[in-house]
Amino acid sequence: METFGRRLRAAMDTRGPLCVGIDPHAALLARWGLPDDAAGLERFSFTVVEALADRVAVLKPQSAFFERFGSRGIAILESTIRQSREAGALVLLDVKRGDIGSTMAAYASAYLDPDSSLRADAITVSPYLGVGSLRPAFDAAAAHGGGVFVLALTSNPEGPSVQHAQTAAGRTVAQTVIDEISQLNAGASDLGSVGLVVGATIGRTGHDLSAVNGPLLAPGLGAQGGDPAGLAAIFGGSLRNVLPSYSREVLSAGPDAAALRAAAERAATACGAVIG
Ligand SMILES: O=C(O)c1cc(=O)[nH]c(=O)n1[C@@H]1O[C@H](COP(=O)(O)O)[C@@H](O)[C@H]1O
Repeated sequence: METFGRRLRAAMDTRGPLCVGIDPHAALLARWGLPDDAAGLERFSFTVVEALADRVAVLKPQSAFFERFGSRGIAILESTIRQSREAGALVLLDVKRGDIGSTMAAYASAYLDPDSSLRADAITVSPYLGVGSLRPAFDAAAAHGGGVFVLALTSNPEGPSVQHAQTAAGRTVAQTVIDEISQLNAGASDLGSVGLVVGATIGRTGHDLSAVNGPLLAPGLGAQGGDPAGLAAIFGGSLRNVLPSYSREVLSAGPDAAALRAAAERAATACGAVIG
């Protein structure tokens, strides 16, 4: 079975390294002339999938915007994931889960088990209960060719108060997460299947990403003020493993499919100039 890391590398090589988030904000539904209900959510999500799933490497539905509409929203999330994968995009489901190991196993089964209706290619997780508590997700990912992206240095301004704090060992919390994930990916050929989330807004922080050997999701571009020109300072020699991620910046070009594609193309070109 092909690992997620290898599938992602192949997708980034053939389609270019770009992730587009599917974040159906109420404000975007209004901007697209859609009602703020399940029908609007469905139209929005399917339009994005139809416009982009056959060309971008990764689509990243943000679960919160689907959960907002209860069971109907979850059913639309299931179809969004399925249609995206059928059209050839890898799906990174942004759910930011993290719990004690026994509960984490249930989350892992919900999102990474091939028999689950919510099965995605990869999920986002939070290491706040300790990286070790995420083990069931790493194991499920390995068993099913899936991936896991662990929050390390997030794009929001509140992140550094926790992530830059020093541990008793004299490293920052974020560096501890980075180092533990690096160990998990050690020996993986080309790209490991456990990624990190490192915001495109954080600037130069002095964290060492050189040993990660896994994908580096960079959200925060566009709407949050992150600029592709800033990626080199953040990622240094690891730029080849960076997956830049845009949501509102691209989505606000809709609902016209050609306009969505053009916005994604502009984002890819701007990032490509830095990532190469
Ligand atoms: O895991 C994420 O994707 C994520 C991590 C992070 O540090 N910052 C961040 O903004 N995100 C997500 O990325 C998306 C950013 O959306 P835009 O700001 O509209 O591009 C949202 O769905 C966030 O939840």
